[in-house]
Amino acid sequence: MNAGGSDARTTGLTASVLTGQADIGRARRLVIKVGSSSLTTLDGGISVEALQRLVDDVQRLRARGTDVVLVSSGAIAAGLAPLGLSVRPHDLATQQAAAAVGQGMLLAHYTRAFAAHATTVSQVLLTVEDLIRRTHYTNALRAVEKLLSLGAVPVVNENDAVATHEIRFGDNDRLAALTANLVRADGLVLLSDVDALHDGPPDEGGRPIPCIDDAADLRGVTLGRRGKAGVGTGGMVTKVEAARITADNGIPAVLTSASQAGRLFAGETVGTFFTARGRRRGARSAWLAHLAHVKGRLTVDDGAVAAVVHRRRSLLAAGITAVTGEFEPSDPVEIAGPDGTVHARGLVAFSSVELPGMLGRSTTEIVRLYGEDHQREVVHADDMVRVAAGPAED
Ligand SMILES: Nc1ncnc2c1ncn2[C@@H]1O[C@H](COP(=O)(O)OP(=O)(O)O)[C@@H](O)[C@H]1O
Ligand SMILES: N[C@@H](CCC(=O)OP(=O)(O)O)C(=O)O
Repeated sequence: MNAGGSDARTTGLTASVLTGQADIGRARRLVIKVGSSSLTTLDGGISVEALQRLVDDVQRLRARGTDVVLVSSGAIAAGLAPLGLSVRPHDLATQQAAAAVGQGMLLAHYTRAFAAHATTVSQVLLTVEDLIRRTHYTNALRAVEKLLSLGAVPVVNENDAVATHEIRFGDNDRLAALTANLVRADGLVLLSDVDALHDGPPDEGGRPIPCIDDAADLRGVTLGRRGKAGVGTGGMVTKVEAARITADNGIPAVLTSASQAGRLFAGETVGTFFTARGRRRGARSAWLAHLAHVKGRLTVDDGAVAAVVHRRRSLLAAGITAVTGEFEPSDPVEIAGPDGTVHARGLVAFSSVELPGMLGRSTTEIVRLYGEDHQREVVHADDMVRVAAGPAED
């Protein structure tokens, strides 16, 4: 049988007891994300040596009983040269084309690299929908669990070829954080081309930070958006955001470079550790709570704020006073009080075209005017997360 897999968990720690880098190598289950910058050569193609080194390190970890889900970027970078492109495209259609070409090549590299350890690789391409719609979510989880139990390594990437601007993870750091929630990992490891989070961009003299316990530790830290290689997408901003998503959901994270991965897995204290704080919650609510963009805003009266925030009820049309933005049913929206303070985010059940005619009306009135199929909450309590109150951005 292949090394790793759920059956091999004999020495692993139980969830949420990872308190520092030294514990990472003993985790029961890890999500490991590797960025394009760690897998590419200077001319932008995939570095077979770097990829094989990573696979060798991951394999040593699996052999000691840790389940590993690998989230790997690199599809767009790998697809550039075969399409005659030399720089990362900015338009979505060319990115989709490059990813469609490069994803197959990336998987072929992983298949070969893991074959050296007699280990099977599997491709799991996810969209945002797969992590927020309950039926998709259950499917994705079942598939990954089965693969792990059969000893195959899931290699996850965003399904770039079909993703649109509107609903996209946009970066694999966020995808990795939500995958860690999905598979109930004990930890998230973010591997980049920099050995730790620094208090400013490393090439501008920033110094490494060994541990981030809470948001206060990030005060005064300058996060660059783009690395020097120019092949990654979010720079440090999305990595810190991903670490915050998992830490706020009870899963610690470590950020270091792919070249330090072997030392990290061997129990050495390398990189930056993000201490877990919050309680664990599902990937859907984690996604909603940390969503970068919403499609619109529902302004509600004080009674609706009290119902939604304090009594955790669903939002009904009767309490809504204004609708802004353009959205379809199931799109994410924010819910703001009369003074513009955002109290919650949720998936709305009606479009921005339908909703205005329903505002302030009771459910009985709505059914009389629009029919039985309109007898549903505007945002169901199960599709809503409360957010720390703060002034809304206009
Ligand atoms: N405060 C900081 N600490 C560490 N690295 C930073 C910081 N600000 C910006 N960076 C840059 O972020 C880069 C990593 O981001 P990116 O290129 O998107 O990586 P990846 O491809 O691994 O996702 C590093 O090369 C580093 O130069
Ligand atoms: N899904 C894209 C990667 C997007 C991305 O987040 O890249 P990176 O910042 O290198 O992790 C790809 O495979 O090229």
